[in-house]
Amino acid sequence: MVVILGTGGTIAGTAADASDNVGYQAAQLGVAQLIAAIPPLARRALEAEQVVQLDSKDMDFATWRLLAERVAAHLARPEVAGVVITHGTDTLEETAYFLQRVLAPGKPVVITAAMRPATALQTDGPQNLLDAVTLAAEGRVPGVLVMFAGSIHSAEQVRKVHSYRVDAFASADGARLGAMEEGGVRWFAAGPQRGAQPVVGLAHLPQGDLSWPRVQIVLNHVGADGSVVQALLAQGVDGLVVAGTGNGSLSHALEAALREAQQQGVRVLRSTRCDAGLVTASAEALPSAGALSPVKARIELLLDLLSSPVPR
Ligand SMILES: NC(=O)CC[C@H](N)C(=O)O
Repeated sequence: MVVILGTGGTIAGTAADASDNVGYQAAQLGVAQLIAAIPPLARRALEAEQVVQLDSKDMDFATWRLLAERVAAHLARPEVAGVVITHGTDTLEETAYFLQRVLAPGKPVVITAAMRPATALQTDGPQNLLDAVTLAAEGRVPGVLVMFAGSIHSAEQVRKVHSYRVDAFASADGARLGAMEEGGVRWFAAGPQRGAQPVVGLAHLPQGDLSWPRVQIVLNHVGADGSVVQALLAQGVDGLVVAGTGNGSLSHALEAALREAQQQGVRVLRSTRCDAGLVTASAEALPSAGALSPVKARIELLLDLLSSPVPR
């Protein structure tokens, strides 16, 4: 059996006019309504639960914790082959990476979404949801996977790469794990999922939004002078991810400000604003986030701070 957890997003969105692909309200239809609109799902063994109903731009820590708890509870049931989550596309890659690092699930947890509302002439949600259920039921590759527009991505590599196109997701460096073709899964590689053990167990996730570590992202760019870092230090911050240029390079002023933050006990991680590629680690430079995107490096830093907090 597959359990579908609804969280909202465009896949549950509706517009007044079928030709309107952008002027819609996200998170309007319940997960049971999404399932009812897909006739082939009537033949599948399914259970559905509405966890929240939101636009994923507003995803927050408390919802992440609740979602992780619901996923874990369903995965622990022997009759459940896998879990599907319907989500908004905007922060889908963050939720995917968070769940992978917190649960490191031994069964598939497949996240899917849509770029067009349920009312659109060419809505993509129903096919994506059907494919996600098929992938979760197959159960061959465990871990958090993203099923979108016929492609299967790992939580670690997936990124939203287009703001409008229906085929809006890609794996960094082009390495998608597989494809769904007419209900058949074709695996290209059983891609490595980061860590078989969760970095931080569910019980260690803070209850309220405010007790999570404060981790912010700053950017290197022409004229980056470090004033954003100074402002964050003045306000209070536990961790900083910098999205550097190229191979994680930083202007003199930004690097100096980040080293000052480090001196003050703020944990710093250096990623790249490039769409793909590794930040080379070196003894002299600030710590590298490897090939993680800035938003995923932020999750890594959040979880690192939860597992070994800096005294405030
Ligand atoms: N295509 C989408 O899902 C984006 C809609 C919305 N902003 C969300 O992320 O929930």
